[in-house]
Amino acid sequence: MDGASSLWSSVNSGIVLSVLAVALNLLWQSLQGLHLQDIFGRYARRHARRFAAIVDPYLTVTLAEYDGGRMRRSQAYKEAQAYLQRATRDARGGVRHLKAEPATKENDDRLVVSMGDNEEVADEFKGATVWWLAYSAPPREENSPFYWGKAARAERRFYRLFFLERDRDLVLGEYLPHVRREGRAAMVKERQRKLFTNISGDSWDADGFYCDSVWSHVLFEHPKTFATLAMDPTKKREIMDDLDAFKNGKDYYKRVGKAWKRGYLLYGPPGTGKSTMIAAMANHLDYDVYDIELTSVRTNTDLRKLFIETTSKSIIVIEDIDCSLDLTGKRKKKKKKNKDEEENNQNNKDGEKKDDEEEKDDDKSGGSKVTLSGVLNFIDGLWSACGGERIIVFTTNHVEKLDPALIRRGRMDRHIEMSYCCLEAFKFLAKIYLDVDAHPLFDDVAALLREVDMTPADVAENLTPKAPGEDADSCLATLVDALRKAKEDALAKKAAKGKRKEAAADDDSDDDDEE
Ligand SMILES: Nc1ncnc2c1ncn2[C@@H]1O[C@H](COP(=O)(O)OP(=O)(O)OP(=O)(O)O)[C@@H](O)[C@H]1O
Ligand SMILES: [Mg+2]
Repeated sequence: MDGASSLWSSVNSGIVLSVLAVALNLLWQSLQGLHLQDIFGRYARRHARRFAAIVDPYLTVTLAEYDGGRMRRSQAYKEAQAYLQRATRDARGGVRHLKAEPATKENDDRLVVSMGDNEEVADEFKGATVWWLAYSAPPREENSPFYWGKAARAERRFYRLFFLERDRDLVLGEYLPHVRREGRAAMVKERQRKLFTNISGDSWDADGFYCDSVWSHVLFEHPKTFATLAMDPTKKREIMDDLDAFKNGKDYYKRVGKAWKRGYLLYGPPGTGKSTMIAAMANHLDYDVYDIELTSVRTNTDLRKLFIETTSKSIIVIEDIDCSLDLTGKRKKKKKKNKDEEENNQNNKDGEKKDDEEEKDDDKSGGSKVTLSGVLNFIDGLWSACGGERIIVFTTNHVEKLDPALIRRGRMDRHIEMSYCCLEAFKFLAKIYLDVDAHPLFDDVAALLREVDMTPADVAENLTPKAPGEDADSCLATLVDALRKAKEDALAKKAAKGKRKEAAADDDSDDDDEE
């Protein structure tokens, strides 16, 4: 009898539990359909979820701001944060305690809101509902083995994602990648571009945490765009199309099996706009700029390290490559040395002299031991393919001095000559600087520009009003004067050169007579 009653009661309690489970499940489904958060507010929603979890347990995924005790902020955390900023903004009645921080962009008065601690926000994805909880843990104890660096001493922040077990595949397989993608896109939209340099600075990252990076940076705020860069319009269009093709060429580069990078060589006299062109490129592509001071790089290994620490969507610049290092000389010397060695190493004295010269060379390059082969490897060695989407730009005033291997197609894919100001470029600058399309002095300027070379930098300087009363007339007159003076100087120089040549020829004939 006892056994029968206990069996009866266990059957009974089983039925009761099953009915309760079904009821709760039904209740949960209907509450979801009723947009609960609008009706009962966030408390009811949170408790309903917990209640429902009894019959349909939920799983969690936690994202820590600093995972694995590393010094760097976790990329996944940053992406989730950017994604949730939008979800938080859109969640009406969901989140009650928001955190507000100034937007990272300069001159942006908006506040970026994110979830406060212990706040939850719900999100929908392909018919499934998930919840994100923000929470933080106190800083590590001072005697903890992880208590090192500013990051470890700060409050530790986390996001925890809750989802129903039945949505496991959807969340892990599709939703989380979706969050990362969207978060990344939001970050790119909000990001401030940076100008990096390898000349040692402080070692604190953008968030104020210590990092052992080889780069230091400032915000990139150069205002130059292609719209204000004076050059032949066809050439300019070609360059812009080339850059666009590169930026959108991920699939193309993959298909043809090439690393997603492109090299530009900008050459021309000083003041013709090479550095300005780099700024216009960065603004056009919305890329960061890494400016490498090659003489501060001690070895080829350091150069590789610099490269590995650049991010994609960036322009890596080496200005005045011919002055940075005596790359050409080293290569020639090496060739010569090999030849000498082949000749049975006969003359030891010569060898000593060569070593002395090389040492002198090292002194010239500030003790840097970066070699041509190091730079070639940096441009298109195996390492150069890591990460992708990088543009490498070299500038030089003396293209003829560079080693052909350095600038061959494939390394420097596009050679762009920046030259003296032509009529088209002058008209363009006059429009930008003075807002004039035509002027009686234009003919004089055109005639003079055909006779003398003046850089866009000098033309721009002459067209810049220097005092309150100056206008287009006076600025153009100043430019005409400057061009005339340049013409006179050029003529005087030519005459002096002619005289020197004549004198030299006379000397030669006197010598011949004497002989
Ligand atoms: N093509 C151009 N269009 C508009 N402005 C220009 C142009 N070229 C030069 N300038 C102006 O001249 C100044 C100097 O130019 P920039 O520094 O780009 O010359 P550069 O070719 O890099 O010279 P260097 O070889 O000495 O480094 C810039 O401030 C820029 O405003
Ligand atoms: Mg320059």
